[in-house]
Amino acid sequence: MKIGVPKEIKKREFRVGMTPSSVREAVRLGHEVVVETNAGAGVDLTNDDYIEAGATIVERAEEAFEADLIVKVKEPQLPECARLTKGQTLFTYLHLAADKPQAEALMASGCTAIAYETVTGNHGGLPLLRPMSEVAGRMSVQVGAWALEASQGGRGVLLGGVPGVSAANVVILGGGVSGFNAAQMAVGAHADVELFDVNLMRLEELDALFKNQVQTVFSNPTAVYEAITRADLVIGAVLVPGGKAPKLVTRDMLKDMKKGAVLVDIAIDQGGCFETSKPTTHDEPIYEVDGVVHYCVANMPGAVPRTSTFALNNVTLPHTLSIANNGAVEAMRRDPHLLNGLNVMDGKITYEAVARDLDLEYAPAESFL
Ligand SMILES: NC(=O)C1=CN([C@@H]2O[C@H](COP(=O)(O)OP(=O)(O)OC[C@H]3O[C@@H](n4cnc5c(N)ncnc54)[C@H](O)[C@@H]3O)[C@@H](O)[C@H]2O)C=CC1
Ligand SMILES: CC(=O)C(=O)O
Ligand SMILES: [Mg+2]
Repeated sequence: MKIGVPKEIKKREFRVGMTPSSVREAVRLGHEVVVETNAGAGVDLTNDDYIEAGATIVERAEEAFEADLIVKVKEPQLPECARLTKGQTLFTYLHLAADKPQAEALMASGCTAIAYETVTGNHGGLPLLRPMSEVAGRMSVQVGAWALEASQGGRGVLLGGVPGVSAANVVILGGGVSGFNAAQMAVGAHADVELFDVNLMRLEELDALFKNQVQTVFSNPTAVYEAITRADLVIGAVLVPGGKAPKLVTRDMLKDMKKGAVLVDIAIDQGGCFETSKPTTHDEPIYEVDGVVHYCVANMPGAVPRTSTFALNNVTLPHTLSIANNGAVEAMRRDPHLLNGLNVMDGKITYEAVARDLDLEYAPAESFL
């Protein structure tokens, strides 16, 4: 099969869909890989590295998009969607529930689109989302600390305080992968940390892991309201797989928060869990509403692209190879976890939560096998 690896075009996105070692594996199995020139330049992977691994370098994105299987990182931007056609498979993050224009463009293309973020795993969870949630969770505390600086419009508090002055209060909404990683970093910074979830079993695990370093709290609207009014930094890390994020903090609540408090909305790629969130970029990551600083970058791991590219390839490569070896339909027939990644096929939305949240017709993924 011919595999195409375009250069990412989203603002300040330096990750690349396949590393040279991933390319080498695909070539060893008899596949042809075309890589757009300088696709890996942002992570110091040169054209020569790819050529040495067996890839062909192409000058234009269109040529990488002519392949049978396109392997990317970020959701396709509209000009990229326009390049896709029936018979092609796209394997990347999609986050469709928050992006109707993209969903409609992928439907119109006729392509088969498999979303990293809904592929499941033998041990539960979302293994192709996991490494990027680890990165974003860890980053959320460092960007939150930066946004709390007075020069960014923040409250001017240091996460850990100093002897004689209290630490900052950090509230983390969602105790899954990103929330857990955020809590690890916040505890490491000596902040005062509260971690919310609606899954009691998960709260029990977190309580056992963190012991008295973190307060675990069952998430309900009253508890969340009370917590955010005390908080210096609130990190939104909730997820309903495939679906739109629930809005846990309304605009009305902001007036009761501390002036200069910071909201970091990791869940922005699924629409965000704060009513006042809107996607931002690494160029202009923050804005203020009612005295509260918002950080809503939808591709946080793009800021640490080397860590992120390698972490992502570790988990995507087995599926990339299975699709290349078997064709997308047979690969999904063999692996129900990969089938769970199918979001669009033959012009239909095949993931129920996406169809529901975008009010589009739903056709079960199984019906395409
Ligand atoms: N902005 C960015 O660059 C990135 C964003 N993400 C996004 O971060 C979000 C979280 O991802 P993960 O941590 O991997 O998800 P996860 O599934 O591991 O954890 C989500 C947690 O939220 C909890 N939850 C659901 N509803 C809740 C509610 N109402 N109150 C409190 N907790 C609730 C769930 O029980 C679960 O424990 C996703 O939207 C993901 O796409 C991930 C990586 C990068
Ligand atoms: C998960 C995601 O959206 C990202 O890594 O950019
Ligand atoms: Mg406390």
